[in-house]
Amino acid sequence: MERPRPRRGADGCEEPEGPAVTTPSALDVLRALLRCPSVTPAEGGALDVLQGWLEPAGFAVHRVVFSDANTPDVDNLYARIGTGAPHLVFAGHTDVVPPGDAASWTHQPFAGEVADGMVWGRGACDMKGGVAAAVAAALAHVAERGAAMRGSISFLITGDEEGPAVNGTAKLLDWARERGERFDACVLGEPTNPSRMGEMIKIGRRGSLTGEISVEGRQGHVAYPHLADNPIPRLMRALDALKAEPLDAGTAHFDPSNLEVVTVDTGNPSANVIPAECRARFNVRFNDTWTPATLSDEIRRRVAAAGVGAHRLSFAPCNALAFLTEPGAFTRAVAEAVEAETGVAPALSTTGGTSDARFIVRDCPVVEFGLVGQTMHAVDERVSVDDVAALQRIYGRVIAGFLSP
Ligand SMILES: N[C@@H](CCC[C@H](NC(=O)CCC(=O)O)C(=O)O)C(=O)O
Ligand SMILES: [Zn+2]
Ligand SMILES: [Zn+2]
Repeated sequence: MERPRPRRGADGCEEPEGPAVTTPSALDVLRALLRCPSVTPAEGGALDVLQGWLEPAGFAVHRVVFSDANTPDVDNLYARIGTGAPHLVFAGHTDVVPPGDAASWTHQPFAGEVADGMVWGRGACDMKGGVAAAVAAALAHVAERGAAMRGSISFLITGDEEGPAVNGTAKLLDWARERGERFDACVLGEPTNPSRMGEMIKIGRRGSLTGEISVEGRQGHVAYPHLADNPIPRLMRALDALKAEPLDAGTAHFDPSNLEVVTVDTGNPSANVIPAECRARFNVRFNDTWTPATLSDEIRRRVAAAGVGAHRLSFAPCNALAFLTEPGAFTRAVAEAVEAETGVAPALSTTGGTSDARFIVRDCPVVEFGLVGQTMHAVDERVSVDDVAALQRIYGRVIAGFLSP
């Protein structure tokens, strides 16, 4: 369902029709975004802010709300300027994780304050900063080229990345495809740099599979263990078997796959009762030597070989497969833009968590590059004001290079 929105200024307030807005800096856009409390799945005014900048500059802006069973409705934004190729799309999310205890923050999490050379607020690095830099770079490019602009620039912005990722980028891409939109390359501005700008570009991500194993025993009195059957040692054997051998040795672009046990639980409140059941949950971050099906088969095989007796093994639906954008002209172009601005040749990496790039890669090559992610999801999330400006310049170079003849 698409719904029209009023014209809004950078602060999200309704604006009268008037002369074209001036080109904002990435910092202007970022501060306006940070003032929007867009904790997933709330839009919080963040997409209105983007619309308020993009529409007056000539972008055709669409707001699309997606729904699904058992998940909240989510507002998404698609904006495009130009009708021809090449078509460069910037993707990202304006939703953020909750701030936690606001009283623990040095500056309020939704105030967008600038202090000590940093801009502070929830989402500053993950990833309102990346979105703001892309919007500012695109607006500057459009203003500079005017009618002579070649190709198209688009924005695919969701409010459902930190949440279940059901009513966000994946559906927005389906919607765009149905409208005949075709993308040639995508830049996603997640915070990819571990400690300083220029260190790392992401050209892929590992997949993520979550499973649960439950081993059955027989409940009884701890003082009469011969009358019971404790499932805990058998579950431990199963978990040992899962970790005993590496899943693989990694590949040219991926680290070895890794399984981590994240919970072990009996739900037993008593110290003198042997529990009837013991459960564990695990998550595997897997490389492109596996699919969810081959990986779950291997896990079943390992558990069966451990001889743990009666058990149940199940896997959550998996929408995060490993993917890779092969290094080539586009990854090189982004790396060169990064190096030109930062003086650092970025590593091409597939480390870290999952991202929405996994959906976009079905349509076009995707490269992720954004700010320094050291404080993402943390109290006092912040980014350097200089880094935000540098990111705008890097994106400006990418746009100019990609859209030039
Ligand atoms: N929408 C996700 C939610 C979990 C995604 C999460 N990704 C990150 O933390 C990214 C961090 C990074 O950039 O490395 C994860 O990997 O669990 C979902 O669909 O589940
Ligand atoms: Zn993010
Ligand atoms: Zn995040």
